[in-house]
Amino acid sequence: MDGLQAVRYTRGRLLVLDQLRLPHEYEYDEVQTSEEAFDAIRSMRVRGAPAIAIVATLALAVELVNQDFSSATVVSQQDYINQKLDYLKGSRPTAVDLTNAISLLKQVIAHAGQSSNEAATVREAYIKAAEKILQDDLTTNLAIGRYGAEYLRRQQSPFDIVDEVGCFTTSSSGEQIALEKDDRKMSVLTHCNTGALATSGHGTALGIIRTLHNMDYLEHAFCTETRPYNQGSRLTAFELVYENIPATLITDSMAGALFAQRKEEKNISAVIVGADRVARNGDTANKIGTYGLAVLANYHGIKFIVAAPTTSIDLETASGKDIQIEFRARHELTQISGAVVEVDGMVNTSKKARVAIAEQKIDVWNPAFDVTPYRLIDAIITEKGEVVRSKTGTFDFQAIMPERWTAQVEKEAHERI
Ligand SMILES: CSC[C@@H](O)[C@@H](O)C(=O)COP(=O)(O)O
Repeated sequence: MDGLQAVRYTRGRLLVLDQLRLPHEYEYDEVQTSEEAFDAIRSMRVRGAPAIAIVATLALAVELVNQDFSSATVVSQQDYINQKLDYLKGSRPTAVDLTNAISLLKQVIAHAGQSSNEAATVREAYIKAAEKILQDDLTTNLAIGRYGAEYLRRQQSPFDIVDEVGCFTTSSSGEQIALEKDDRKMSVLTHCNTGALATSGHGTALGIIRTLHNMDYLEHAFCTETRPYNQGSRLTAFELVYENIPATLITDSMAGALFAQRKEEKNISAVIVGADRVARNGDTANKIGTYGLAVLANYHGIKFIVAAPTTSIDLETASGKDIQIEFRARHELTQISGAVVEVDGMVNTSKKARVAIAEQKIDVWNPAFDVTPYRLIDAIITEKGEVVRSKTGTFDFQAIMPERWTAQVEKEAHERI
């Protein structure tokens, strides 16, 4: 097996790792149509905001390569693509990466149709733009990893990380105080899965952890189990073990005790999570349990960091209260699936079962995501750098995404007329 990859793509062929079978089996399914991609996303065989966008948009690219569109006109080809994109958008509602990708792709094909009267030009423009989304995601993740690691390092020791000389700060009485350099390695906690399996590679929050490890700044990574779907224990634990990153799994309910009992000993410096949708003020929707971790981190004086590509930022949504949260099936809480482990620890994947772990008639409340208010977030790390809270207290994304910001302001001004 090469590096972990949620998708394997060559033009005309898309393979998607079935994440429901991890960590017991590592198998790819071929996805040939938009309908198959919709099903893979809805059933969570592929999940994670960037990976959802990548699979949905590339599946349509595969369809455009392999199906016969020889009689299509520019307009019928554009209609076909727009309808499929609208359909794919309904696969899962909370993550915004797919919505942002769809807006971009619709613009691309509209533009292609203006400059040519060949349907093939529209198809080619779509395919190239969808492939670029895949390529750009990896570059984005590597940048997030670097910015995040450097940000955390600066929080611990406010020196330029290559500066050996030291620096000073000014006390309230105007006195210059030498700051001590703190070279301790740091430990962090992460939630859900935001790694190579949720993206095109490297990952966002888990990408920062990977980069901290590669830079030799990481002492230890803690990952939560992430009930009810166990993306932490099934996927993040799998990635951490695969990468030989020193790591420990905890249940979600152990985070408070971990911070209270082991913060000093392990130098636990940050909770780092991903995002499904960041509203314009910085409120962040992410896997259920994120909000609780933010409250705990704030109580314990631990930095709370969101790692999010700009494709996860939704300028159209003013605050978290406007974010649609997905609710999922009751059996995700009341049953669990896995493989049988023999006494010697060998996993027998031929013996798989869904096991009831709760009274089957109990009422269930199962939101897949929660919203962390911006006040609890110290920094949002994007591929354009870190964003910290502005003087008004909210996050201001204008500097890192000026074009999208201006377009949104103009759109709102137009709507007011
Ligand atoms: C880089 S992935 C960011 C988020 O999508 C991730 O933290 C998350 O909440 C995933 O939820 P999931 O329900 O597994 O799709």
